[in-house]
Amino acid sequence: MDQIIAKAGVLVEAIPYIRTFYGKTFVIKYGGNAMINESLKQGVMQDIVLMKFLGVNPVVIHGGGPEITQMLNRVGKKAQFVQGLRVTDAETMEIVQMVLVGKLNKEIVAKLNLIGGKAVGLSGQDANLIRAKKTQPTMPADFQGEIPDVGFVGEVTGIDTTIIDQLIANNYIPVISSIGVGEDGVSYNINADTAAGELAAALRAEKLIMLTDVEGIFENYEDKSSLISALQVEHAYEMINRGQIEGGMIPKVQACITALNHGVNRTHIIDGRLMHSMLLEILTDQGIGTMVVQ
Ligand SMILES: Nc1ncnc2c1ncn2[C@@H]1O[C@H](COP(=O)(O)OP(=O)(O)O)[C@@H](O)[C@H]1O
Ligand SMILES: CC(=O)N[C@@H](CCC(=O)OP(=O)(O)O)C(=O)O
Repeated sequence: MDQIIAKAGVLVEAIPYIRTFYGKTFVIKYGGNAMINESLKQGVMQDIVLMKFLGVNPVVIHGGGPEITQMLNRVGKKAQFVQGLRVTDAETMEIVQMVLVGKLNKEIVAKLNLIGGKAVGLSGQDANLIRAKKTQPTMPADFQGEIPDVGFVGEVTGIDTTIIDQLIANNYIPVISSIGVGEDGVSYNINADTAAGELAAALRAEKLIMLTDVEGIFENYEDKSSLISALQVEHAYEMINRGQIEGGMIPKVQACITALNHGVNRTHIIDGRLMHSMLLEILTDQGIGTMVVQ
């Protein structure tokens, strides 16, 4: 009996959160390293659909870096990165589209729909949702020589939220691949964290949630007791400059900063390997992972 009452207690604890978030938009970045197994994927999908049924408007933007690399290996191409950006020649761009738009986007949409969501898959090209131009990697201050050409890698120049607004208004869950379209109609490969930050900013979302493969941001990555629960933007910059935040975590933190600068209320980096981490973050008093704050 006590156990059943405890279950009801969990629901009651959620009331103030549901009331606060009702009708608000959450941008959820679902990354390749958090897509590690079927039961976890299923957990993430359940969280998203439950959120929708509770009145939140989830907008999903996904990556899939590890799957792109696997597919490149299968066709005998070696993945190459410069400052975290995948060097993307024309053939790689085709594979990026095949994996992100053709495979992963459809998989996520199918899983959401199977459990009762009304998900619609889009790439940044659809309805000119994500406009982009060719970008260059940002090299370290002490770098000398010519900046390497990373090919069809794009930076976001604008986001047209019309299609997303319409889908939300009609109760759909938009699921977006991080591909952008240039003025010339050319497709660009955009880092999914960067695209998520820009999307949350353009939608003036209530929250940006980045699911990843660590508990959050550690003050010292080697010391697993040094998890930071609230990270100030200023301290985040210091940590990046000192090399305490590095690699794939840099674009995540930058995405949070972009979102915060454009009025997004809360940005979170949480562990996608933890079952129902999103629900724990949103609907309980505990809060998990790292919240990046102004
Ligand atoms: N200070 C830090 N705290 C936590 N993770 C960090 C930190 N600095 C770098 N990282 C790295 O960032 C990684 C997450 O980025 P990434 O692998 O690109 O994730 P995803 O595929 O989910 O987008 C972590 O696995 C970790 O290796
Ligand atoms: C330019 C660039 O690097 N694009 C990324 C896009 C996918 C991505 O960001 O996936 P994750 O979120 O799983 O890392 C790539 O090609 O891997």
